[in-house]
Amino acid sequence: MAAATALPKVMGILNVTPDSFSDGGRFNSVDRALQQAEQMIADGADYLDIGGESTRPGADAVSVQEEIDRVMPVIARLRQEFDVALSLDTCKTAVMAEGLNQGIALVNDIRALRDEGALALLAQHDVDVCLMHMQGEPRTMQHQPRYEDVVIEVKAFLQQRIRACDEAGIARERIYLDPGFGFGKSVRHNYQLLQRMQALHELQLPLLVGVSRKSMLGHVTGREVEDRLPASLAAATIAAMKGARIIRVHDVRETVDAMKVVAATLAGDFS
Ligand SMILES: Nc1nc2[nH]c(S[C@@H](C(=O)O)c3ccccc3)nc2c(=O)[nH]1
Repeated sequence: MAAATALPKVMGILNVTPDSFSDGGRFNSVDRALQQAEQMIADGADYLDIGGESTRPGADAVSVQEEIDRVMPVIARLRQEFDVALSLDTCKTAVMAEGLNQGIALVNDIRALRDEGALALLAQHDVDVCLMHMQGEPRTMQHQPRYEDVVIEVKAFLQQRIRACDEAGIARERIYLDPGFGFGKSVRHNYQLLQRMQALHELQLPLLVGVSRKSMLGHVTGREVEDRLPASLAAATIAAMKGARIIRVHDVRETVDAMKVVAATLAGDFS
């Protein structure tokens, strides 16, 4: 697989959950979400990732209707007012169906299309999909994460989900893979995944990575979530140098600059 020399894409996180862990829920109104969206687009976001259910470890589940009520008004306004590609961060088939009707470009599913009917639904559309690894469920995934070899097991899970997509008739060209930093992993597991991320290239599909402001960064820097920009940029740069194609972040402007340095380095030149 050719080494990535193109500019890694930046996906801006637009949390519309009341308890989103780093925005403190200040964007739980449509207008404020639109303000943040406008800023991220101006800052160079290639995607906006809209999520209506906080996946914070220990978070309570949110009903289908509640999730739809949170995200669809934002998606509708974004589609009316902007031209940016929209990603829907959900693991519920019914929420995906609503989002697909609204013209999202990518389904970002932290459960890798394991919900009943999700594979069949995606087979009826041609949007892209991100398959992410998670061990266990958000409520309990951080209690006791255990692996023989986290990289081998994450790769095996993603391979199994790719096969499920093949069988459902979802073309490989539509698929992104994501190791799922922070989803059923200890700090050590997360850094082993970042260190050996290039092993996932054996699956020959582009990687999407989300490390922005996560606790794995807090553990090594001692910084609180709102003070993890330098660490987030370091992790994004490492992932992009290791071939990640899309980086999911809170801080779009700063990450876009870091990705330009990565692209120039991987190409040994700049445009
Ligand atoms: N594809 C993809 N989607 C994602 N959605 C999220 S939720 C995340 C957060 O940023 O809030 C989070 C994860 C774990 C703990 C707290 C917060 N993380 C990802 C990711 O790593 N990859």
